[in-house]
Amino acid sequence: MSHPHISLTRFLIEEQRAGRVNAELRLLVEVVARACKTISIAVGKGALGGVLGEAGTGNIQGEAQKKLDVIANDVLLEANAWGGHLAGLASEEMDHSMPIPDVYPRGNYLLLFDPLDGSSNIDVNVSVGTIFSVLRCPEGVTTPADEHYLQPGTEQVAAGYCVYGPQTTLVLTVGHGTHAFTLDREVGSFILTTRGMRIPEETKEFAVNASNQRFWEAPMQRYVGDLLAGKDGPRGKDFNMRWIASMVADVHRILTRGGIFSYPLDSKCAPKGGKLRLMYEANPMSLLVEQAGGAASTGRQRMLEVQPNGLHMRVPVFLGSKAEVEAAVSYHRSHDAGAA
Ligand SMILES: O=P(O)(O)OC[C@H]1O[C@](O)(COP(=O)(O)O)[C@@H](O)[C@@H]1O
Ligand SMILES: [Mg+2]
Ligand SMILES: [Mg+2]
Repeated sequence: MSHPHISLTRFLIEEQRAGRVNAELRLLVEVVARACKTISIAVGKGALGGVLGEAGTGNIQGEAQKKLDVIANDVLLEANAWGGHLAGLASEEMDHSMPIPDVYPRGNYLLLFDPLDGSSNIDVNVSVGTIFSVLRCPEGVTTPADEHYLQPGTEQVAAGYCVYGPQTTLVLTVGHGTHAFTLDREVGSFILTTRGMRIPEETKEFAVNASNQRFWEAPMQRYVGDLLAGKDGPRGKDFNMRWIASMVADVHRILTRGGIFSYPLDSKCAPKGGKLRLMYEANPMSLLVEQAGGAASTGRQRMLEVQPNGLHMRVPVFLGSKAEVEAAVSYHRSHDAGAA
């Protein structure tokens, strides 16, 4: 094995010794990681475990829930309810946040999660994942409600995702870099495989659902038009495209080798403010990307400075290689300034 055997537990203890996390946050991250292991096993079973297909229920997003959306949500609820590190939690699959019942030991953190990201790929054996974000519970609040979660992404004390693909990989930040841990299925523990992921500033790879092109705003049309024009166009270089339609998998590729991921505003999702959700998709991914030297924006504002106005608020998303995100933003800025 090429990597020194640093388990997630040992890594977090070292972070605690260095004063970068406290014991409570360390144990919270461990609980979430353990839940991801359980979800990874369920995902891995697929049809054999009867976990594919529709659950027959819907969520506040107006989406039909998949069985694995519900299973993953239940695993995270169960694992975190009695963990003792939380004051409350919120999920893509639950209308409102849930304060930890006072029969359980309570903690000082708020956990938000997308229990199963990439739901449209579950039944076709393509990578899916879990995304999470951790905030502090405001001082003096013992029974947190939805409004206590409405903190900008800069307030996150930890963020991560776990991608369930050929490998199960947990990617984590506690505010000091972004690090990847691969699940050693024989041992059953996450092992540090990349310390300090870095996203190249420049890239030749973009990810967008191009089937939405006719619904995009003018600056987005021009931005992608110039990417597709390649080296003979204003960008002077050829670009390649990828779209897995699982945000976790697309972002993992970008954290690994660079690129830009975007889910822009389009006339279909504009009434909702966008497609992807700020609190448990865009914000955690943006913190991971920024901690790896990348950038994240709505196209018009740094993502982590967006003031949330609801638990399930949606936003346009541009994230990845710094220079490329800045390029995408500049198309929107010059358009808004009437210069283009
Ligand atoms: O179906 P589209 O338009 O390609 O959208 C794909 C996007 O939607 C998502 O699946 C939304 O997340 P959920 O699966 O958690 O609802 C993202 O993972 C992905 O980036
Ligand atoms: Mg999602
Ligand atoms: Mg989801």
